[in-house]
Amino acid sequence: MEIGFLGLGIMGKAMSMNLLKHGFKVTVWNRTLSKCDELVEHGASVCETPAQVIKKCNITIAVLSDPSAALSVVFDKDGVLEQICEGKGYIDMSTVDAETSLKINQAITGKGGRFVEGPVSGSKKPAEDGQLIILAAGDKALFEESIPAFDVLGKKSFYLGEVGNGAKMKLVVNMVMGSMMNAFAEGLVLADKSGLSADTLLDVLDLGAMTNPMFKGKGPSMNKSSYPPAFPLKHQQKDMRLALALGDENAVSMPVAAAANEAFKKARSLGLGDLDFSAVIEAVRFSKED
Ligand SMILES: NC(=O)C1=CN([C@@H]2O[C@H](COP(=O)(O)OP(=O)(O)OC[C@H]3O[C@@H](n4cnc5c(N)ncnc54)[C@H](OP(=O)(O)O)[C@@H]3O)[C@@H](O)[C@H]2O)C=CC1
Ligand SMILES: O=CCCC(=O)O
Repeated sequence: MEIGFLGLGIMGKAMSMNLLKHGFKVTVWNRTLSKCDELVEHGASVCETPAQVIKKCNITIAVLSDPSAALSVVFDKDGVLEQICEGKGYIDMSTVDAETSLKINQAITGKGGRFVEGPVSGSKKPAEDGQLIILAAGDKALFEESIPAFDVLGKKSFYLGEVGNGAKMKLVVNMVMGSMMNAFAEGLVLADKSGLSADTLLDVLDLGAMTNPMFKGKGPSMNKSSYPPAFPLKHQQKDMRLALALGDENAVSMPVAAAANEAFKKARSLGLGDLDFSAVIEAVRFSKED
């Protein structure tokens, strides 16, 4: 099976590498073309534009930073729309809002193509290990045809119905995650500032009802002020912003998420946007020292 792949950031690189390892033929494109080199060393082909990838492959996956990148790759010159046609499938696994997904769906299907949105839960390591959770919606036949690839990329693929539902589910999940990360960061700082061991707090949390892989995985490095980017903070803030907009549309009051969004914005203003989202703890430390 030949798969096109647009976007070789943290997630796209790991996901396309995984497809190659499992015997898929993969043709890649990335805005910064030099990032394709490592994939080419592992057997991928490369194209110079998204349109060329679409022309070559029947199914193309995109993993791009945000709504503006997702739209640009489809609608701009040399973009997806120039070559999409009857029978071709386009799967956007970026985290975007439902409105962006619906716009892309309309444009792709308007030219006879098929569209699935498939944002993923799980970060760099699950992407490397093929352990993502895929939140797909849209063209059911394309979803089913893509299952061999989804089975390599993820441990479970949900089919959620009409386009927009995948985007919404992903935003709800990341809204919960971003809020939890903030409560966790405040707890670690509070333990430390009040004379407790923040490492002992990790052990206590891990033995009780709040144990979870995120606290376990990120806590030790947060206590060492180390934030190698797995999930960049700027993307988590984008997801909080989009989730809050979804809350606005549905008149759902979300004061906890709104406060978490402010903390991520504060962290961005401190220049931490490219670090892992756990670096939000620095915004808590900063405010405690004000
Ligand atoms: N990292 C994670 O843990 C997870 C991330 N996600 C989501 O997946 C998506 C990708 O995340 P991640 O890989 O971490 O992000 P990165 O920032 O590592 O990569 C972003 C990718 O988008 C490309 N890009 C950005 N702007 C444009 C543009 N205007 N036109 C074309 N390409 C563009 C970048 O190209 P270039 O190299 O040229 O900059 C790069 O390939 C995001 O939507 C994120 O929210 C979802 C689950 C987990
Ligand atoms: O969107 C990013 C999600 C990161 C994760 O699920 O660990």
